[in-house]
Amino acid sequence: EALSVLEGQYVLHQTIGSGGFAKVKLGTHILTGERVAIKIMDKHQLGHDLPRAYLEVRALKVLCHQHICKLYQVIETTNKIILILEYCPGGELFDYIVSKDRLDEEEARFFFRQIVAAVAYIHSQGFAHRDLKPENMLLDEENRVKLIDFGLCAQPEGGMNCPLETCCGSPAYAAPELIRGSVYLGAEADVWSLGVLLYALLCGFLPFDDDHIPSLYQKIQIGMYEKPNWLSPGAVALIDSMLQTTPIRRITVRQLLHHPWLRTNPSGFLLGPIQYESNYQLIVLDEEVLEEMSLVLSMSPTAVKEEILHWKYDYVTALYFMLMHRKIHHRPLHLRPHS
Ligand SMILES: COc1cccc(Nc2ncc(-c3ccc(C(=O)NCC(=O)Nc4ccccc4)cc3)c(OCC3CCNCC3)n2)c1
Repeated sequence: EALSVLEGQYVLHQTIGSGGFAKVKLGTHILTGERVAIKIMDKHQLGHDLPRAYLEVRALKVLCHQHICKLYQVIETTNKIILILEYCPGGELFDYIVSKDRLDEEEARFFFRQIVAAVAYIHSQGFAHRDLKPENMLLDEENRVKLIDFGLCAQPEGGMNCPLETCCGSPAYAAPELIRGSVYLGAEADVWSLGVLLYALLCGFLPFDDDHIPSLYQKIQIGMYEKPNWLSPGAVALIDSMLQTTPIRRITVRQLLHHPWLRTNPSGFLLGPIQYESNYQLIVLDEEVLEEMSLVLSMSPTAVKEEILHWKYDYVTALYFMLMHRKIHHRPLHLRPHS
């Protein structure tokens, strides 16, 4: 019956991703015509990992940020958990880097500032990401970064002694302490992954790489990596401060917000520190969107406002966020059949 609820509100198109326990399909929201990503998880396949899926939904409801892929709606039935998520037409940052071989410092800084803002926000909400890599960074229609946590493998079922490559794709972004399986702080491990990511943006290849996993682990523990001559001294200093094998010597995300390399603009001026607060307004609702919704739902604006503020992540929440998304991207709101 999940699909029937789905079919009433969304049209399902091709699969755009599948990993572990989830399959992601491209979808269209019938009422607005907006594109969405529909993540379908099978409860039986999840098995004892089912609680992790509920944790992810709880996390996503809290994580409302301009650089995190937005959750619009949750549809749960006996066998399925279905997430209706923001669709990013630009695809993966990974493919963007590959298409350009490597990015110059200005473009790398443009993306990296957004990624640091998203990670600082996630940490400020009490979460750690644990799987930061370019495959989990998508681009919207204005080439802005949207962070996702696609793998559902933040805490693989076997704790950390499950070999990473079986559940987490490539461990190339994993911190030494995480690989060692010793107790680690998610925030510190995220900073290491950000260092690997910045290196990949600026170089087009990984700092630690080896087809033989144990050799890769060895290289990560040692923490030595090539510094190509095109890297500026500022970039090398920043990467060095993130790729410290001893977690306590590693730069923190809060220090990253003020780092000089991240605040330099092309003409050498100092940019402001990175703003990581969310732009989302969940208390004061957008009047224009409310107006549109009261017409479409044929409810009074007050009744619509009441309904929205319960944030039930049902079709009302979805409609509000999708009309907001339309407004942010300067597309007309009107849903009414052209009068
Ligand atoms: C145009 O060509 C293309 C080509 C490729 C993609 C697109 N677009 C496109 N838009 C949206 C998605 C998507 C969004 C969210 C989630 C998700 O799982 N959220 C949950 C989530 O983010 N939790 C969370 C976040 C932060 C902290 C804690 C928890 C899953 C998928 C997508 O997926 C496709 C996959 C394919 C494999 N690599 C990863 C993306 N693809 C477009």
